[in-house]
Amino acid sequence: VVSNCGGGGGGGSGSSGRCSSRSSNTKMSFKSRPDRELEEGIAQAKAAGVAPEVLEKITSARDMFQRREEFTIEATSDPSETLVKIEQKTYSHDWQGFYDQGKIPWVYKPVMYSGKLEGQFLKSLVSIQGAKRILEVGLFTGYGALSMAEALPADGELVSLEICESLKDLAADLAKDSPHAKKIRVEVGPALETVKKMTQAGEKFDMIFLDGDKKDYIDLVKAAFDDNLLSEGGTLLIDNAYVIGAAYCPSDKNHAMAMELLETVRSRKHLHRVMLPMNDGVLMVRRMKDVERDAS
Ligand SMILES: C[S@@+](CC[C@H](N)C(=O)[O-])C[C@H]1O[C@@H](n2cnc3c(N)ncnc32)[C@H](O)[C@@H]1O
Repeated sequence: VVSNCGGGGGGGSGSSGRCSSRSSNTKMSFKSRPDRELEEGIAQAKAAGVAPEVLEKITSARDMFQRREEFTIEATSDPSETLVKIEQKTYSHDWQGFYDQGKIPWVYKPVMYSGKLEGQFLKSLVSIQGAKRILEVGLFTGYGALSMAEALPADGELVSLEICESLKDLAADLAKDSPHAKKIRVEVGPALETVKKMTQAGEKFDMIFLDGDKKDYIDLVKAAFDDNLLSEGGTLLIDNAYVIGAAYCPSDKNHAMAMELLETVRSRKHLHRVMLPMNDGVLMVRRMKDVERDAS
């Protein structure tokens, strides 16, 4: 059954106070499509004067969703001091000023950074993978890059591809107090062009994290698995695989794009995939032979 995926207005984050306690150290403004839909439903139910017990039930459901998210973040290991600083600066930075100076193509939003849950997930995965070389597409303020670099060995390297020169400088400044910052190298330019040069040069990465322009994703998946930019045994992570909810909302204008991305992976039968419902969806892809072993 296809649910109503319309709506989408902002919606406040207010709550009845029963089950809510925003920590200051969480990614605050990411609102999923179901969250926003529920907020709208509550507003409409109030306006329509529904029975108090009905309003109480749906408000309670909204609060539980919020509390579950907060609990998930609180239960996760705290990020390093430098990551906390990057998070704070990501929120306090004058993005409008950056845009006015022509340093970024539009007014970037702080919620573009990966945040505590995804950052610690990435860090943990780098350690499980035993990765030595990581490719990130999309640096922004460097939160994801430093999260991953913290789990790299001293001679490991994370290469981050970023189209805006100004962000290379900003991220370097924000990460400078961390001893792990030296493991991060930023390549400025359109990611597809840099990746083309990398595949031609036979470069390999143990982990690839796609978090840049969504339009590039299909070509980047092909580069990873058809051109073997991803090492044997490596892991590809695709952020925003829900494409802001479009993947599970068939009426969304970006639904076809989200499905085409999934199909690019799904049609390659030698690939194993797990869709993680974290933030805007993280699709984890590995070669089947690295996941499923022989029985004999
Ligand atoms: C969602 S943010 C990345 C967040 C970051 N990975 C993190 O974990 O905090 C996306 C970034 O991709 C960059 N970007 C957009 N298009 C790009 C392209 N074609 N090539 C390289 N970088 C690009 C943007 O400038 C932006 O900084």
